[in-house]
Amino acid sequence: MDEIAVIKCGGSIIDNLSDRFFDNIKQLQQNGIQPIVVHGGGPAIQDMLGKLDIPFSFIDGLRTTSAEAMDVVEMVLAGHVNNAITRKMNTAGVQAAGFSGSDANLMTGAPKDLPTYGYVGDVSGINVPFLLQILDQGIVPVIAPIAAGKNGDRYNINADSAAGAIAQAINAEKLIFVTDVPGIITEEGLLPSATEAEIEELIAKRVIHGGMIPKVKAALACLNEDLPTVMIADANQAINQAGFTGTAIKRSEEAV
Ligand SMILES: Nc1ncnc2c1ncn2[C@@H]1O[C@H](COP(=O)(O)OP(=O)(O)O)[C@@H](O)[C@H]1O
Ligand SMILES: CC(=O)N[C@@H](CCC(=O)OP(=O)(O)O)C(=O)O
Repeated sequence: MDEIAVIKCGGSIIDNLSDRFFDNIKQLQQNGIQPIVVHGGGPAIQDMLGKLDIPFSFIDGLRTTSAEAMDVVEMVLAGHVNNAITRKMNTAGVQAAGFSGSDANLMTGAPKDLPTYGYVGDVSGINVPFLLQILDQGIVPVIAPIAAGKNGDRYNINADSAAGAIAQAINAEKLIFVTDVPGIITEEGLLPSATEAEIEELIAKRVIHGGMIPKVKAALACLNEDLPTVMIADANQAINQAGFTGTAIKRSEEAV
């Protein structure tokens, strides 16, 4: 079976994706790797909530999501952003199909802590057979991070966590968070790799802050024997045979 690469495309870069991003997807396919794209859309959600005057706050990098805000999150992610990326991929010559994570119970979830976060969810399951059927047809699934809950509820899932859960469930060989920076940057420049201990220290020193925190936490949470490294990388770089360049997150120095 072909290798699978989950690529999480951050909301920070969605409006500025260059031809390189789409060429990279094609390059992976030519290298015998089946891509799955999971996207964010934080800035677009922010804009729309602002326009509609719907309040929210962030707790530990997660957007508190009232029932009213959840309607907007779903509309923006599964409607606007998902359609836009999927269309751009097809225009660029990559056969892609967009899904809300709640379609076909592709991603199921449960509330993280309803009184504190509202409709923010944790992923509880992934419909792997459905995803494999899409991949078997040579189609790139493009997934919005909305999870189906019980009784028709739906949950807002942080896109980094959604990508990690999908990569783990489908036993992906690669997980790459592509974003608007080339990786984790410190005073010394771009870190080629970072272990859990190094990341904890950088968070404590506030070198890693803001949106980078949920990203590194999601990366650490999904590392295992089958997925020993997760990359954080610039979405618009030109990849080569070795794949994406950026910061490789590992549990420890020994991991490859
Ligand atoms: N040490 C760091 N190195 C690089 N970027 C960092 C760091 N700490 C915080 N950031 C911020 O994290 C941002 C990426 O996170 P975020 O905006 O949530 O991206 P995305 O929408 O792609 O998930 C960067 O644009 C940068 O402002
Ligand atoms: C619970 C939570 O915070 N969900 C995120 C979902 C989108 C996302 O994660 O987008 P980025 O990748 O652009 O950050 C949100 O509401 O912004």
